[in-house]
Amino acid sequence: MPETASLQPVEAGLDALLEDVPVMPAENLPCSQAARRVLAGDVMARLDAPPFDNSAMDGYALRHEDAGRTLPVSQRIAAGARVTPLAPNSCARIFTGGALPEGADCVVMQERVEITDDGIRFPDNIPFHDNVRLQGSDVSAGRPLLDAGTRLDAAALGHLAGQGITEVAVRRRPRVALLSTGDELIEPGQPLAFGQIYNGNRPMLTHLLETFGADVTHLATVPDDVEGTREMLRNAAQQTDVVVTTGGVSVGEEDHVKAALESLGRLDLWRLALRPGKPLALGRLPDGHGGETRFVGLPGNPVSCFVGAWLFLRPLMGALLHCPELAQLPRLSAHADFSTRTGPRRHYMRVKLAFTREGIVAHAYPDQKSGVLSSCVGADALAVIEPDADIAKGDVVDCLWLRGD
Ligand SMILES: Nc1nc2c(c(=O)[nH]1)N[C@H]1C(S)=C(S)[C@@H](COP(=O)(O)OP(=O)(O)OC[C@H]3O[C@@H](n4cnc5c(N)ncnc54)[C@H](O)[C@@H]3O)O[C@H]1N2
Ligand code: MOO
Repeated sequence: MPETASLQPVEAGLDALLEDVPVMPAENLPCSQAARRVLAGDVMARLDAPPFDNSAMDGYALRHEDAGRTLPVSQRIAAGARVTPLAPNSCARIFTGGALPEGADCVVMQERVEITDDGIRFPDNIPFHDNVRLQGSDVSAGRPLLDAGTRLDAAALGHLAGQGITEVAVRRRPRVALLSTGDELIEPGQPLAFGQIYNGNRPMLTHLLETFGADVTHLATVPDDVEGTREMLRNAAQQTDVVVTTGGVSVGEEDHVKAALESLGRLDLWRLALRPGKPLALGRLPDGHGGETRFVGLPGNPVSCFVGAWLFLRPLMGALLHCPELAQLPRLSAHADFSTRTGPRRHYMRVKLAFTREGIVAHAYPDQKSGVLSSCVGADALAVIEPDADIAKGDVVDCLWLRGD
């Protein structure tokens, strides 16, 4: 059988993985703990923002018809101060954020006036509402403030606080088990014997999963035998929403993950037309309560794990959290600073991007093999090179942006 026979397209893998994914239940959280969490429902504005007409500048409030006149100052309005209606034929000293007094309709910044013995001399032609921030011009009470599915970034948290909101309903973070396979693995901190390697995939994937919104609750190293692997998969699937394994999905006698998955649950797809990550396995495990836990078996090579996480774990978290921003990686076009030929698999090359006057240039790390993690360090994007393509330097390539978080 040719090496590439029965390789499935990446899209088929994603379809199988995301089919009927349940959405996480909602939980209420104080806003102070809700950074990066995904809103479970729309949030409506309770207040107008700004809540009252106020000044955008330090200066003087007046009626715009009084442009060109010299007026006495009848009151002083600092931010937070009470105000009285503006007396006729006068102006008010006002500071940024101060409430516009009734009767005034514009503000002139202090640099544009002249202070004379008779009062403040104003320039000619002051536009109506000049330097006034009108009530409700940012947000109107009763209108949508933030949509369900929004990931709470800094501005969204500021928007909530601006409304006096202290608690929000967000999606519970999916619980993920991250199981490493491989008798050669040991944890950093232990002495390294010949033939052993440190488990680098665990912290890398833990960080990526947390960035994608997951709660990595189970970490374990699985023994290289079918029975031990079965036991660990069974237990993990009963306590989490997603089980991720690394290694053990290729064709060697020591690769037990697929067999264990098939005997416990269901293998949806195995062997994809992608490089790196060909032996990636997708499936489902019984959750012990009549439902299913999603299973993603990443190949052990570190770059296959890195790329597999961006291509499969991130959209999976997007579906579980019902978050469009997570579900799809942003795409951009760049000029390749490299040449390459692909075979029957789509190649996801790790690139650094340079934003130049002439456009975006993708620089590829010279060694793109799946064991070379240096190719991922500092990568801004994955350049997507279709199968059987011949890319010359300068050609435009499609890239998936990895820096959105
Ligand atoms: N005869 C064939 N051999 C292989 C094929 C094939 O088609 N025919 N596919 C190759 C491809 S492509 C990949 S990718 C790898 C994937 O193999 P496994 O998923 O079974 O992974 P392992 O063999 O367990 O490990 C591969 C590699 O990665 C290292 N590794 C594993 N876990 C970690 C970890 N947590 N941290 C750091 N490094 C890790 C492991 O030591 C191996 O060097 O199979 C090819 N073989
Ligand atoms: O498909 Mo593998 O990740 O190239 O070594």
